[in-house]
Amino acid sequence: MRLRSHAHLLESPLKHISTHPLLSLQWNRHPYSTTSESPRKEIAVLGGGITGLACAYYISKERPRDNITIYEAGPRLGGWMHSTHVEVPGGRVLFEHGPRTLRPGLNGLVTAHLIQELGLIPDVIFTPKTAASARNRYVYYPDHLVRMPPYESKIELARRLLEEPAFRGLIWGVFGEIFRPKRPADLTDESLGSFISRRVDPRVVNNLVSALMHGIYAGDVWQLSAKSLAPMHWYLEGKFGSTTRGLFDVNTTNKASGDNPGAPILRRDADMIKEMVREQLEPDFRKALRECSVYSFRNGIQELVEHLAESMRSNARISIKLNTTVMGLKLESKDQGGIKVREDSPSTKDVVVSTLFSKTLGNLCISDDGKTQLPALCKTHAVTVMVVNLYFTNPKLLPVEGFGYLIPQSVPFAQNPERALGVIFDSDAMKGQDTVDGTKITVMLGGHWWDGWGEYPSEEEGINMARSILARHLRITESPAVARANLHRDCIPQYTVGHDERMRIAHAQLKSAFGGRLQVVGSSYTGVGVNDCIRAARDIAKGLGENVWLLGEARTGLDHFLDNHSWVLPGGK
Ligand SMILES: C=Cc1c2[nH]c(c1C)Cc1[nH]c(c(CCC(=O)O)c1C)Cc1[nH]c(c(C)c1CCC(=O)O)Cc1[nH]c(c(C)c1C=C)C2
Repeated sequence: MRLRSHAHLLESPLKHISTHPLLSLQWNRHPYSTTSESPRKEIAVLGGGITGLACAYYISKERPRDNITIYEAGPRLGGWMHSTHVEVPGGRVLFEHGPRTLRPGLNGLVTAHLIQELGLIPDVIFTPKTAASARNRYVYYPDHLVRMPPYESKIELARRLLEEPAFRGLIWGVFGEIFRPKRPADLTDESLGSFISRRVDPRVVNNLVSALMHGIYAGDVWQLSAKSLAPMHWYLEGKFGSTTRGLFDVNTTNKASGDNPGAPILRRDADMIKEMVREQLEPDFRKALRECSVYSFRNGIQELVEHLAESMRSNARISIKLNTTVMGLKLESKDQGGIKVREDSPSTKDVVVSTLFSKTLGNLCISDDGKTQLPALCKTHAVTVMVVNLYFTNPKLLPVEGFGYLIPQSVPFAQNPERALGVIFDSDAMKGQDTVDGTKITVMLGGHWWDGWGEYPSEEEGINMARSILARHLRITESPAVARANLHRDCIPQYTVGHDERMRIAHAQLKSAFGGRLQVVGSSYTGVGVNDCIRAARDIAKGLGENVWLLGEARTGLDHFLDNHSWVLPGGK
């Protein structure tokens, strides 16, 4: 890694401002306004994961004249997006140690454009919607695999809904939703578990929704926030008294005004879509995205990180500091000056964009009395996940072809004493990354089950736990040719009940303590997926490009939590 000298960063940016010829004209109005002649800004991005890299990429596009420094505490970029090639008998296979696939969709639009801009399209591999792994998704309940809808026929649907214990409560729960009473007016948030229990049935929560929450948040459905995780359903209940009635009303109104049917979306999402459609995707790529369930890259998801990093290294205005821990952040003065970044060689920046876990950031911002200036950010909890990758030479080990299965919270302890969250059939889910046949499986352990644990299983223990899960659930008793376990501490922030309100408070605290000099983005705030993080990075860069880092109208990255979610119909009304 080439590291450039950062001696120039130690100078205060005020030094340049004070010698600037336009100073007398501009200073009183917009101390940080940017014209083509204004001094270069110094921008720090904390964290070299996908959000940090995407932030630096988009900020450099918005503000090509400014200097950007990325601070990464570890020795490599990419955070927990990490793919490795492993030698196995007869060839090599790819192990994904974190997220493994990308999904087309709303925030996925931004990722797709990024991939195109980075010239990465030739490396993309797609899993079509018609593939077995896209159609066959399972839940393990209570002691066997249950395939999730859609099914091939209505008869099969009826049979499974009636016979499988996993679906108990679903039919009458869904039909009855329309008749359930509206939530009390003073209820400002509740757990997703409680929301769906109220509106549908608690069995649906325990047997199905909890499994889904394991697959996305590795989290506890009884703690995650309904308002944050199911904002549209929350909104529809509030406005129409029932989600079903709300969707029906919205669609009738839409049809009457000649618009396509569909669900309401957030105004900021509608604006983003309008913006993105102006920037065209290559037609073949767009078509492949439309027809795929998920996609990745020939050499794994890490390719995205590597290409982003490459584009940073070729940009003389961007420096990357690896193995550099930021130990503190301090505003130099309320109305002028910058924000001091304390590390081995401290420097002053005009703006710091933090992509760190919010609690880590809160602990960096300590006032003179020794307390954090951002207490709301310190309240976020994150779960720890162990990812166990296994490769077996036998290509015919799996009892079914599919994506894999998720394990709901209601599975009896005897069936899941290891507290696994789910199992992914990698060799089915993403083809074209290995040079040899075999069966590749990932077992995910821990998440909320490990909350409060002071110690976690060792790698060896994790591998043994994964093997006993596979033996019990799938009757796989063969020894893997290769097994790896990686523990990801605090890797998935949990949007627990009250997240929305905490983010509003955090916005006020950031604004008051840093006046817009410190902005936040990443998985602690607006979505834990790769697509969410890339989209949020683009949003924050657009904010900086719009020249709003003026002290009077300081942005924080959490500004949209204030607008209390304005919704629009698919037609844009
Ligand atoms: C590696 C652990 C992760 C778990 N959840 C996430 C990660 C990175 C984040 C996540 N996973 C999914 C979504 C939904 C939206 C999306 O981007 O697809 C999010 C935000 C869905 C998902 N869950 C699993 C997979 C393979 C996918 C597709 C996306 C991806 O490749 O990450 C499986 C899975 N993830 C977790 C568990 C416990 C699990 C179990 C089988 C936790």
